[in-house]
Amino acid sequence: MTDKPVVGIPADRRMLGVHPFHCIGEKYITAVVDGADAYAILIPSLGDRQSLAQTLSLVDGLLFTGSPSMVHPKHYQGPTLDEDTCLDPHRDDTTLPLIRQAIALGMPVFGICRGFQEMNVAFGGTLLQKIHETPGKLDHREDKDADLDVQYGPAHPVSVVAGGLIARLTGLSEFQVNSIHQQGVDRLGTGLMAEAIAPDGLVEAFSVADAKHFALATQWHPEWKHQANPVSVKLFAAFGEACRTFKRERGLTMNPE
Ligand SMILES: N[C@@H](CCC(=O)NCCCC(=O)O)C(=O)O
Repeated sequence: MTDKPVVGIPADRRMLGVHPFHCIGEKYITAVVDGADAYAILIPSLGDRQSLAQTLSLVDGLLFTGSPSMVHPKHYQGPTLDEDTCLDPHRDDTTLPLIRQAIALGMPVFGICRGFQEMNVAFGGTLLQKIHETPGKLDHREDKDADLDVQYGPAHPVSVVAGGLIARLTGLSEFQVNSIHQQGVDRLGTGLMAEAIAPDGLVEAFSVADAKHFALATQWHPEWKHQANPVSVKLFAAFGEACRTFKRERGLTMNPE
């Protein structure tokens, strides 16, 4: 199929040596191409220097990736982070308005890890900044010295919320997920519905309750070796199908027969 839906992936802005680059992890790109059967394009994180409306006119869906950077606490009235915290204000200034505008358009959206966190903030939610220092919570960070297959391997179960999108797509009530994050949902944003919960009560996935099409975010990483994980296969397939539907519906609206 040459006329695949186009999925935009906003980039991280990172310094490589003395120069700033806009970059995306390859595993997200291949999950869009192979898992969603879509055409992936990078969206530079230039904030309002490029029209977000024009950006949205170029894509049929959006994927918000993980990143070592944290959402700036000013966006959720959170406490100041440690001085050495990795931030990416350029990404924040691009993704937060993009999320809101995309959902308002009915565009399919899939958020992963940092993307999950920025979707929560975009809808007025707040974040726990150091889950591992929060009483009653597990340590959700990865062992950075372990092999990647261990870091992105099963870390804890999640309980699936009955009647939600993940329950409908998978037919499961519980499954194992990986865990590579220090921050997480404190208060869920307005209009967001919990989809999966960790043993310590942390929200690990949510959907946008009144979204016209697929609008899901997971704290875990379904893109990791997605074709070997039955849950990931279903999530990316559903995302891709929603992008195809959105593309078709938008085409009909713009070119009524
Ligand atoms: N920085 C946030 C989000 C963590 C996250 O996205 N981790 C994945 C980074 C690498 C990858 O893309 O797989 C936090 O620490 O909570």
